[in-house]
Amino acid sequence: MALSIGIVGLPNAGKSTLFNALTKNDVLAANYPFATIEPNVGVVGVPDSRLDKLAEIFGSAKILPATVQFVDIAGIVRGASEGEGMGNAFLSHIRESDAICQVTRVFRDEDVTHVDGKVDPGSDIETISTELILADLQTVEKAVPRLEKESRKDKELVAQLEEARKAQTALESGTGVLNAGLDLALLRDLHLLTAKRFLFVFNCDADELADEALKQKMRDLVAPAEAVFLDAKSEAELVELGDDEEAEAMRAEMLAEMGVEEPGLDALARVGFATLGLQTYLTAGPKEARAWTIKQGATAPEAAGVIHTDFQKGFIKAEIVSFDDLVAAGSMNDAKAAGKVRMEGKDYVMADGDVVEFRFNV
Ligand SMILES: Nc1ncnc2c1ncn2[C@@H]1O[C@H](COP(=O)(O)OP(=O)(O)OP(=O)(O)O)[C@@H](O)[C@H]1O
Repeated sequence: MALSIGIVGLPNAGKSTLFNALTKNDVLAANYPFATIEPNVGVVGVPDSRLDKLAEIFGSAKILPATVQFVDIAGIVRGASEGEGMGNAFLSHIRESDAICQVTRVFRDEDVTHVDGKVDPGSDIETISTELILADLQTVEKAVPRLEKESRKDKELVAQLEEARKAQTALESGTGVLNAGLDLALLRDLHLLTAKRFLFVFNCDADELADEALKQKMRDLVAPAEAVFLDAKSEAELVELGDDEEAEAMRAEMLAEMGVEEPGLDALARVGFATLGLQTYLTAGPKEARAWTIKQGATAPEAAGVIHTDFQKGFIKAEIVSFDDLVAAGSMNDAKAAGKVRMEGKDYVMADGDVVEFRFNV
């Protein structure tokens, strides 16, 4: 289950800078893989220090983190739905994404032009949100006549048609689909952008990152959606440093100077996971230490199914120790001796950071 996040924003908001930082981010640990599928699609390993620890305990040869796929698209301008700027056809590249990350410029550098002549995060968010609503409206306006025709023959489509009509009404009134109280399952085939969850990246300069009052204002703008604050340009520089010890020390120093505890990219991956209601569980052995992505609330057999459908079908039980207990014990055997390793059955609801071995029948 690769989580996919589409990046949107005005031109010059810092999307490509952020995307480049994300996709070159194989320095956080040489083991975190990164692959470019297409020039604008990057798969990024979610940094997870627990994996390093597991690899140490189990002598794992490889570390395989959970992954997030980021899709970068061109900037959207006001009027894109009517063909302004580069239009909005390229929004189709993010129709399949699980979530949308809106990058908003807060940094004030006068050398970087702003399409509207001034830096105003609230107004920029409004512009992008409006264009996404208009893009969805175009999709729905095409779908409704098609569904009207098809539902005459196929009665199962009647419910979809009704819901598409309701979505049209909501979009016409300027409301995104996610919060319009609609049955999203019936609208799934339309891949509407405003049916997705949103998170917001505020691209700040160093002073702004330290300005708690400003950050609170930005949070209030987008609540209940999550806000991540980072300086895309500095993040890109951090990533360029390399991954030797000296670079590591320099990175720590730069982060301290920026007054932040974790690199913004880590925060983005973490918040992206949370926004989608995802969590990870862990497996480890001599071959690899690995993080697997599951929905919060997933049961043990569902978690097993992420590794292989056979694991789910033939699920017997799961041997589970929580990461913290395992680390405290120092080894699997010591954790067992301390009574920290549990046998869980098919109703067990997974917790984040469970270290698991599944027993199954094939
Ligand atoms: N936090 C920041 N502080 C200062 N300058 C920044 C910051 N983030 C990005 N920039 C600069 O802003 C400019 C625009 O950034 P970038 O090209 O990433 O924007 P974009 O959103 O991808 O634009 P487009 O949609 O036109 O491709 C670049 O020169 C970049 O170095």
